[in-house]
Amino acid sequence: MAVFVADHPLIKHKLGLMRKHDISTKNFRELASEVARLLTYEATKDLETEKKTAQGWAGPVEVDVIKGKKITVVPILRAGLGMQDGVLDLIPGAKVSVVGFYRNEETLQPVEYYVKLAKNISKRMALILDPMLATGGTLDATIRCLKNAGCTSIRGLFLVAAPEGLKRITEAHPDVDIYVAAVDERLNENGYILPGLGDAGDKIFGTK
Ligand SMILES: O=P(O)(O)OC[C@H]1O[C@H](OP(=O)(O)OP(=O)(O)O)[C@H](O)[C@@H]1O
Ligand SMILES: O=c1cc[nH]c(=O)[nH]1
Ligand SMILES: [Mg+2]
Repeated sequence: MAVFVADHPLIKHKLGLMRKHDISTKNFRELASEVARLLTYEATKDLETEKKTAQGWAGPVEVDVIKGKKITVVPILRAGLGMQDGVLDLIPGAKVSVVGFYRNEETLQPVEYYVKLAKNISKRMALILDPMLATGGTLDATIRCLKNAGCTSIRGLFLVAAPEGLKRITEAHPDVDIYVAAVDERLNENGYILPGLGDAGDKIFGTK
């Protein structure tokens, strides 16, 4: 598994703004989408292209087109929806596969409540979206769900990850690539990332 930690100044700056304790729902939502857009740029850098001939204004012209697997974007409900618009800005034709998990607050185990995957998922590259990778339980369950459906090409985009969660996913799924804006220090006793962003779902949906 490759872990790509973004070092682009725009990503760092925007993530810094998201860490402020008094950020508004509007600003948090906008920044989540903007950082997701920038992470998408990084996560698609190695997509293969092939040459095709197009009819240009002055006659035939050779152009590059993306080759290979089509993409399905996989937002993990709820918080992953906050990244979806930014990703679809760059990949507007992607199908969306929605996966719903919430984390039991006491056991920290993921509880599945919704799955609706794109057709022919075995022929697609899956781009999982979730702002937070904490213990890794939710991501592990999502990856297993995609693999059970036949998906063989999986990448994940996250705003903040904890070292504990990254280690768990690296060991369990060496075939999955992770793109993250920042790797923070650790988890607290309630499984929240420090310094982190707090509860990303609540901040995106304004439920706190
Ligand atoms: O790595 P883990 O320890 O599994 O934790 C991460 C998960 O927790 C949060 O979701 P939450 O359960 O708060 O649901 P929400 O998106 O509905 O707020 C977050 O968005 C991840 O999905
Ligand atoms: O820090 C965390 C951990 C899990 N879920 C969140 O929203 N934030
Ligand atoms: Mg939440």
